[in-house]
Amino acid sequence: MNERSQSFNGSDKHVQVIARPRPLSDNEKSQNLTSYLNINETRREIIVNCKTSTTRFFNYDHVFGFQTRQQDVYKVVVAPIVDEVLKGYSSTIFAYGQTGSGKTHTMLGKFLMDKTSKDTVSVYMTMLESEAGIMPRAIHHIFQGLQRQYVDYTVKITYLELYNEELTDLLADVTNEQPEKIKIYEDKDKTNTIIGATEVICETPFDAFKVLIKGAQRRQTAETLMNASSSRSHSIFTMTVTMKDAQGDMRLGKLHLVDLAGSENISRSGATDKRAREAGTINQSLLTLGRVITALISNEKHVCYRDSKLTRILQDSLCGKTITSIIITLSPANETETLSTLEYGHRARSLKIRPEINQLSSKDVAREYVDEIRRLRQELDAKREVDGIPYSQYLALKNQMTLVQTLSDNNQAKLNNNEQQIEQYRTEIESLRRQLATQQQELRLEINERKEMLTLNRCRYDELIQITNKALTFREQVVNAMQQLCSTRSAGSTLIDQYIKDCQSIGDNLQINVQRINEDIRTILSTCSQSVGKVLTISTNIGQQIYILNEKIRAVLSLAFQNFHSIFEELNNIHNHFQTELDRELRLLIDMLVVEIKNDVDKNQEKLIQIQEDTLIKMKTCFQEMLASCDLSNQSLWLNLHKFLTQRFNQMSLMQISEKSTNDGNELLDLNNIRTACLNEHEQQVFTTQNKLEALITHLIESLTDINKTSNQKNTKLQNTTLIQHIHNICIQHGHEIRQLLETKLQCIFSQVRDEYEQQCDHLLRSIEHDINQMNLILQDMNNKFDSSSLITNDSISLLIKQSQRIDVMTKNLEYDWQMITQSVDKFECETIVPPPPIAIPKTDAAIKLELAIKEQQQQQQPRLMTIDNKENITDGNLLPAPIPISSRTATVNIVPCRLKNDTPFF
Ligand SMILES: Nc1ncnc2c1ncn2[C@@H]1O[C@H](COP(=O)(O)OP(=O)(O)OP(=O)(O)O)[C@@H](O)[C@H]1O
Repeated sequence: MNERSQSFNGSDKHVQVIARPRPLSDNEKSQNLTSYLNINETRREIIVNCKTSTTRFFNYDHVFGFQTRQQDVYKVVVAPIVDEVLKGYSSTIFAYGQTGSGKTHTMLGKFLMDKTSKDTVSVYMTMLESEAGIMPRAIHHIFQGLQRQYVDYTVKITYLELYNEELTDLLADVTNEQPEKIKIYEDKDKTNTIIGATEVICETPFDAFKVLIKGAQRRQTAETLMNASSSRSHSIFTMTVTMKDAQGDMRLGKLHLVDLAGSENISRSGATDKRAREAGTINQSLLTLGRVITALISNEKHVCYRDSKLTRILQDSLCGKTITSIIITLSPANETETLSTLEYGHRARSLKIRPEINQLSSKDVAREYVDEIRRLRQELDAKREVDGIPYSQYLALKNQMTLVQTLSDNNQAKLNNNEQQIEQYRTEIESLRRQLATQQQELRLEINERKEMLTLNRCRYDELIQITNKALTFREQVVNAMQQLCSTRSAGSTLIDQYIKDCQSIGDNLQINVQRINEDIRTILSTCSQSVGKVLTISTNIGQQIYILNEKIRAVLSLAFQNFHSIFEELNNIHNHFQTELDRELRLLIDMLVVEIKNDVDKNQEKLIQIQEDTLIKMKTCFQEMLASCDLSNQSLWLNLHKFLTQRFNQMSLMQISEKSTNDGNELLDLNNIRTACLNEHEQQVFTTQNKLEALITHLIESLTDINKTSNQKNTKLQNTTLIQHIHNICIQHGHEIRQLLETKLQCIFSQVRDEYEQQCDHLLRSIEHDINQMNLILQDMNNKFDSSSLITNDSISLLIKQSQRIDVMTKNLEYDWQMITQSVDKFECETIVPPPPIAIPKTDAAIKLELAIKEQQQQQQPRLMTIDNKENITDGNLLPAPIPISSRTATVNIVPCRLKNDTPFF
């Protein structure tokens, strides 16, 4: 291989040395060991506080802390080196340190040290974010880089173990009973080639990871006193990467990850016999490594690579063409070994390197293939030599193979025949399989059914067991109780006797109480029935009182009618009196006139006789007409009034009065209207009479004037004028008197009727209120009796509730009636027309007579005094209507109509 040299970053470099101390283990902490290392990461310095000597200071390319994470170590130390490998460099990373200092932890990591790891992919997925060491992270990194940077690549992995100067292929087939020994072959140009190592080509990182796990698990480990899983071997994990970029340039990168064995000396490790030899060998290899490093540092001409297989294998890495890094792992509690390691690392740091990129031209590739073929040939030759297989045997084997081939051909025909049979068998087997599947399906169904049945039975069985358990428990409880009862029976018999006696006395008391309560209930029921009777009596009384009220209203109206009748008679008398007076006055006037006229006639005899007769006839006629008209109009007016009142009186029914007192108001309004009409009519008649008189007098005056003209007697004229004035005054005075008299009488009648009605209503209301109060008292009494009794039977309660409901209904009815009466009274009061104040007029004879007549009427119609005796009966000496049957007065108060003698309907 012709390697074209390229300067690594353009300058010489030294071997990178990184220090990584581990924290104190639990074991060390339990021994109260303390760390004698002080780490200054910034200054990349480790200070060793030596117990025996002075404090030592060591500087390295990088110094990690005790708690540095795996990914940080990879990121800082390995990732840049792997990037260089992907560019075509070869690089080697050593882990150097005493046993138990953390070499394997740093190189492989926790997971891969765990030999029970099974699922490669899942471990791979978790390794990058957990305790995975440099190796798995480097695999991942290299494949990522290759996929990103190159169009074509191949990755080959070898994994070797050096144990007792014996190389072991960790990737070899373990089933091979005689595994091939690995040899280091040195070619002409002193290049060391390892022969016999399995080179696994990996296409994916998973393949590479599998390879890593396989190798790691095969590493031989031996236990020492210092570490429970101490490794006594060196392991060399190599990844060879051939890369081809888009331009067709090819490069070769190599990464050696070397986990060295422990660097401790034999005495401290405690190894004996075989182990001692192992330990010594280990130290010899490391010693050679150290010597090689020293020789390289001091540029010695002879470098003893060949003294150990380790240095032979790593010759390329150590001679300076490779990027080399050493991670020294430090145990914080072992001063001597750690100092040795620190010094080792410090020396190695002086080792100069001049890495070169391995770029391959097509010529180089061809050459490499030629070399490869040559190497394979040499390998074959070596095999022939080593295995010593003679060529003759080879030929014999070949003949045997030919024979086997012939036999095989002969058997082929038989095989073809058998194939048909096999096909038939196959068909049969297929149908049998189908049958089997059907039967299996049926069986499965049956099994499922059975299972369900079984489950059901199990449930029932469980239930039965539970019930049985409960029964057993109960039986035990019963037995216990029985036992307790037996034990306490004798002691409790006296108590039981006493108890029975007590019970008997309580029973007697109870019986007495029950009897007493029954009596109470009976008393309450009788009281209730009495109360109900009282309520019904009161209701009857209220009905009777309503009847009495109606009767009184009727009587008042009858009195009013009689009063009106007497007033009308009085008015008739007054009118007759007025008429008589008027007649008398007129006759006197006429007589006077006749006398005077006779005197005149005597003087003018013949001429005046005719005038006198004419005048007299005219006057007579006129007065007769006037009187007739007055009489007629008055008579017709009174007749109308009388007719109206009679009609109203006959039409008036006490039913109407009781239902609505509005009618009363209307009747009184009508009466008032008639009164006004009467007054107006009379006034009109008086006015008409006056007018007619005035016209007559005017006519007389004119006649007399004519007579005067004729007689020329001035004295007679004067007398006539005085006479006329006198007549006029009489007419005015009488008309006025009559009108005032009428007004006064009518006012008296109306006020009397109203007072009477109000008195009757008040009395009735008071009696109804009294009845309601009594009913309330009875109800209260009943409630109290109810409350005092706590043992009322259900039947009694329901009966009493019914009674109470009935009483409630009756009370509501009574309240409703009372409300209606109150409304009627209010309405009557509102609608009653208040008459004007009386006018003080000197009383005439007729007025005095009228007053006397009214007094007589009032005396005849004195209000009846009603009393209520102890049995709630009302007595007033008058005929009462038949009592209202109780059965018909349960919910509402029914009014039974009846008739008086004059057939006027009333209640
Ligand atoms: N940096 C670290 N952080 C935590 N634990 C660590 C660290 N390094 C090592 N250990 C623990 O210390 C113990 C010994 O580590 P490890 O087996 O890697 O030592 P070693 O140097 O490989 O020993 P040997 O040479 O005998 O193989 C292990 O249990 C490991 O988990």
